[in-house]
Amino acid sequence: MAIGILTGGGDCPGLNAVIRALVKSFYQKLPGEKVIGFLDGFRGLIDNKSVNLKTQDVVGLLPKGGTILGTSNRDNPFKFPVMVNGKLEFQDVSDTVIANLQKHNIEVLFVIGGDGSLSIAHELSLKGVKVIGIPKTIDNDLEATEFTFGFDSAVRTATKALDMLHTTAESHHRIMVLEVMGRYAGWIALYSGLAGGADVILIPEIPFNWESVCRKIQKRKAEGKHFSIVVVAEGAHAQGGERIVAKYIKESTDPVRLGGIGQVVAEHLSNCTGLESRVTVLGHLQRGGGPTPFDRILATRFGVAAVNAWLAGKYNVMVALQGGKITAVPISEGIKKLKLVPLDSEIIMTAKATGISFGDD
Ligand SMILES: Nc1ncnc2c1ncn2[C@@H]1O[C@H](COP(=O)(O)OP(=O)(O)O)[C@@H](O)[C@H]1O
Ligand SMILES: O=P(O)(O)OC[C@H]1O[C@](O)(COP(=O)(O)O)[C@@H](O)[C@@H]1O
Ligand SMILES: [Mg+2]
Repeated sequence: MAIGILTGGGDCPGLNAVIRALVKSFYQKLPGEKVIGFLDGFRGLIDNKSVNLKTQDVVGLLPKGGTILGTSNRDNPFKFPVMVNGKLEFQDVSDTVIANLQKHNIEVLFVIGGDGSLSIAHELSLKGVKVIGIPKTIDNDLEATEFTFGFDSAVRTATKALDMLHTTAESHHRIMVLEVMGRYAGWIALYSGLAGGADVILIPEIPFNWESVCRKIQKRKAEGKHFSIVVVAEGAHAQGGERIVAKYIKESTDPVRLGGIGQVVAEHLSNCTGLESRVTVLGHLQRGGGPTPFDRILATRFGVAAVNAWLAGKYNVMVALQGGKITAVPISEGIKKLKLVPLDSEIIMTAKATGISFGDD
């Protein structure tokens, strides 16, 4: 008997901490059995590329960023891209995945991933594969869990960037725009904006009004504050406007990559206020580096809880943080829709009460 693990989707700090917790707690309970790590997300299950994971392989992993197993955000076994006669086609290769799981006598597959990877895990479960999900993503946009690991680390990095932009903004009397990740959900922009003392936060959930944003910066100028800090999520857009697409990755079933809204906001604000502006795109720095203590602990709790859920006979569940406690919910709960920032949430109200503009008044 063996268990399988894979990491799927965009990487984030804390993936290695989950792998470590899973491997350590598994061997404590079942020292004679095996853990197989599949490489590069679902790609490793399609190509049957894997490694044996022993306790000594997870030494030193707690603070290490990325994933030792590798990951992929384009290899979906239900829509796998293949070139046929020079044309791109998407094929269902899920039976190959199931055959490869059987070759390794995999009793249960632990999928550490976001909405995309967990949707694939759910589809596999409908074909009889026993799966357990562990929710990751810097975007914090998975339902049924208060936080995903990786989010706190991304917020740390974005907050640090805002602290650093503040000093140069103040010196040069400039508007500094920081573009952060978040395609549909503005959690990173909201949390880092609040922690980093932003004046304006633009998120996908609240389409903004150009005049409202300009008014906010002009008001600051009139008060003698000749610099401003704006955080904009990559998926933010003006009222009646579109999200700005940086590129399409045609082999992916989730092909859109966003980027560019920061530049547009910086130019517009410069024109309407007469202040100089500069833009910083934080990009993949947000996914890099080691996890924060919060993420190390959450990742460890998730890893141990995932093994315990399986030992308790649960399948097709995702471990989750609810009310500060770790629990297990059906995977379908986690993927039924994206967890967006609720417009009436206490955190939005708190931000507004301290004068932060969302460009909606
Ligand atoms: N709703 C979906 N259903 C099935 N597969 C999806 C879905 N969204 C994305 N995918 C695929 O799942 C894989 C991982 O998705 P991605 O969004 O990149 O990572 P994550 O697991 O972090 O959400 C990619 O191959 C992507 O094409
Ligand atoms: O690494 P890529 O392919 O540029 O993807 C960028 C996207 O991945 C993310 O960092 C994380 O998304 P997932 O958690 O869904 O993998 C998004 O915030 C961002 O839009
Ligand atoms: Mg996703």
